[in-house]
Amino acid sequence: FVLPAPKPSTILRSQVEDKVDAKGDGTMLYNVKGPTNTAKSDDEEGLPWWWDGFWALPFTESGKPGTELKLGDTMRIFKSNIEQIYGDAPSADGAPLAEGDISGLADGTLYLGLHEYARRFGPAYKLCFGPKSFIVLSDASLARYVLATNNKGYNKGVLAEILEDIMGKGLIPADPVTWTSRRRAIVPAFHKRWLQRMISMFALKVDVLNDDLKTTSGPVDLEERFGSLALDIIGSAVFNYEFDSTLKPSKVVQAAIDTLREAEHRSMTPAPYWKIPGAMQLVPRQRAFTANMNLLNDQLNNAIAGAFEDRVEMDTEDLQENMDYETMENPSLLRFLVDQRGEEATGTQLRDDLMTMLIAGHETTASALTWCVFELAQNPGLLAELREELDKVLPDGKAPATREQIEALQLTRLTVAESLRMYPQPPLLIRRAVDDDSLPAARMPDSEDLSDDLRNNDVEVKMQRASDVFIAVYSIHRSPRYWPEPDKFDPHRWLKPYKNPDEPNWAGYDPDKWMGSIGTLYPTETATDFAFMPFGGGARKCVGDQFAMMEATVALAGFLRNYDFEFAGKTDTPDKVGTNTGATIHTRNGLWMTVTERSK
Ligand code: HEM
Repeated sequence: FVLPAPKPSTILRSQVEDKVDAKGDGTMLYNVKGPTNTAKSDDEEGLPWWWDGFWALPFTESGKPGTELKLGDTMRIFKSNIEQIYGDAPSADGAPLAEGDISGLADGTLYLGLHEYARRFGPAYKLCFGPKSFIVLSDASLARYVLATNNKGYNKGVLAEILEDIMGKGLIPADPVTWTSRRRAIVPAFHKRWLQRMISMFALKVDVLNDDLKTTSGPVDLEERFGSLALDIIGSAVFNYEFDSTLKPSKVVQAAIDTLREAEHRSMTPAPYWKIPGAMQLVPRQRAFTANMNLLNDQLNNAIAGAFEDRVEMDTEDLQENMDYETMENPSLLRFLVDQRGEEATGTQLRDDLMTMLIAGHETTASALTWCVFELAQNPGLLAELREELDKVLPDGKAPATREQIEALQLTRLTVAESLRMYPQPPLLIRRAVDDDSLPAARMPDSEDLSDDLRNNDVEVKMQRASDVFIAVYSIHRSPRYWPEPDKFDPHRWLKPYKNPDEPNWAGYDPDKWMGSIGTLYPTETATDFAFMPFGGGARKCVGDQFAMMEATVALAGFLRNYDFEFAGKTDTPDKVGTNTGATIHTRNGLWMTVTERSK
């Protein structure tokens, strides 16, 4: 898949010095500053005769600032892209145009292609698929700006469109009004005493997996096993449902897994063909998707109806402080959301909330575990060090079951964090500008990979209304601008502060900003000034970050403490594992390993 090459005269808006009607016939010429200061370009040369007339038609008009986005806003972006690429006009957004092979789009490794582009086109560049474009940000200060500083200026864009059939008005795709009220209701449900009860549930489920592993012989696909564990845990936490997928296959489990796959398929499909009338009935995978959704919705609706029957309304603080979570039969998020006074969610809204959390909290954690084990199998020194920590904190060999134990397992937590740095889940975040916006200037690094006209020039992007944005988390997490030896799996990096004098816009990493602060189990996006943002940042930051860190720590500790493992079967060497993505980075061929009880 080859993108159109940018014309030699493609120029950045910041390079335009003035615009002159040199021939006196209305054709504007641009004088351009830059390394050679020679480029000149004719406006709209090469465009068809009807071009201007078409853009005078009312439906192509863009919306007024502050109003909702409309078709005309998207069309205006197409217009400026076409004029830039085929008409030699200066870039309306000022972002260098990326060009070249991006085969990763088709084979499921788009994030690797974007990483390569970041080396060649810098911290903010434009990726075009025909007239459709994405502004790709691979810079911590720009990520901070879009996610946190000006988070109101960006919505979930394409992602919301893709996910709305599955998650409805759940937190991830929700419109701003629904999001505000549901976020306010959901965040308190993840309180300290509930999380403590969840830790003991994690430990029980991890012990079930560990016991089952004892009885298996021959290579096991650990990615699949961690996926089952995470599904069992999230089902229990969200709506007190026992998927029991660690032990047996079932229709509901398969439906949950297939629904997740469909979400991934949709996020990787350039055109939403499922919206074409009849597609949901005619395309076999869409028919299967509807059947899966019906099955899952039945389970969720039954649980919701049951929770409403047993409803005991209470104030939020009462629910957080006076319930006996240790002995409660149903300590699920659903129970909390139904009982919470003042938050009158409908059954449909609750279904959307539960489905969103089921999907958001399943494969993300499973993938984090998979890549931990993948890296540790190649790093015996680090594994030995981890086991020293585990033997000290867990002398009886059981999975950790208290918050204190999790806190004491610092290297184990940092190993999970390092896995999320090298394999962020998801590897890119998606946004759309709701109005015109100017991004802060970002520094072009002094890199030999960049072309001469880009090197050492600041890039200033003028975001147009409706511009689609990728925040290339994978590229930022693996950038040598922020992390020494970025491709090395090294959890110890999180113990020392780091600052790069060549990066004045980046505050650096300060461990004191998270270590020892109450309730924080991992190096946060604020401690790293957005060079590491495993759970996003700003208003839309993950609500399940502490839950996920605890879950992954318990599972990793329980596994490493008890099992030896090595590459085997289909993936008997690390290079056969491969990577693939949808919503998360997963393996291409599974993570097949022989797993034996740990030699004492
Ligand atoms: C290792 C595991 C996890 C990772 C890496 C992860 C990562 C993320 C990221 C990066 C975002 C921000 C998305 C964006 O800005 O577009 C997010 C949002 C979210 N996550 Fe997680 N997540 C994990 C586990 C969980 C769990 C366990 C739950 C629920 C129990 C959960 C629920 C959510 C929800 C509801 C949102 C949307 C928040 C909002 O928009 O207000 N996540 N997650």
